[in-house]
Amino acid sequence: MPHIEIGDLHLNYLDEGRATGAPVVFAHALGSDLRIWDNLIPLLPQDLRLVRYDLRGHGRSTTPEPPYAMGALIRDAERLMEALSIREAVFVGSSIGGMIAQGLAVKRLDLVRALVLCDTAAKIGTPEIWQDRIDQVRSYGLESLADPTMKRWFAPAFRQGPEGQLWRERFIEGDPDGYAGGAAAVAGTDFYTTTARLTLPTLALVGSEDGSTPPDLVRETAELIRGSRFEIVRGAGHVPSIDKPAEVAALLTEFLRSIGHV
Ligand SMILES: O=C(O)CC1=CCC(=O)O1
Repeated sequence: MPHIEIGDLHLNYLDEGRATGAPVVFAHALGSDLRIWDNLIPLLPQDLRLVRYDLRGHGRSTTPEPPYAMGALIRDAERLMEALSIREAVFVGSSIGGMIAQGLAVKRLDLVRALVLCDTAAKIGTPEIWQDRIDQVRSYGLESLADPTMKRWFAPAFRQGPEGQLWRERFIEGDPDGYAGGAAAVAGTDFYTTTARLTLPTLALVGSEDGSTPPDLVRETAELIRGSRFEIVRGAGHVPSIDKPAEVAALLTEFLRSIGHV
């Protein structure tokens, strides 16, 4: 698997589609990895350059000692894009990935020409909620968080089916330190003021059944950004790229066309 080195950190990524195409960069949700985009990527125009990566502490990237600051996650995205000579990308972020997207756009508008914010917000949960999850993962491991997490991620029928079960297994196989590190980053992030300064084309989308960042929360963040559009993906949970990829592909492709990226 291709990777870049940032100091001691080994950041795993996939660079697909057309190498000379307009770039789209994807950042996944906490407790998952770059495979959340597996169902979506084949449905997108293949003349795009489609780059996805594993956040630090997730997938095949290495796990620095937790906790992580949101600033470090944003720097990882910056370093990856610089290493791959990517500028003016559409940055697609899911949940914590969408927080990275917001922070990156504030810091490096040269790297980001548009945002796609999937099931994310300027602030997610409270520091107390995240500290409880960090304590729980430290004491009892990721398995203890698996069932409540899958309830937030997926509607019942999908959760009980084979793909829902697969994602439960993948969640448990994750790195507890990576989860705790990322949870600390979410706990410490409140982007209301900085995100409200953004003016760039933005598509915000959310699953109607999202139990982590419900539609009203995502709408509130979308409304902070001048130039944003808000869409609800009916029947999807917290990660619509997994359970409703065709609907997400249609929205994303139409958005990319509307801004002349394809
Ligand atoms: O586990 C959750 O509640 C979902 C979530 C919040 C931040 C993130 O990336 O995933």
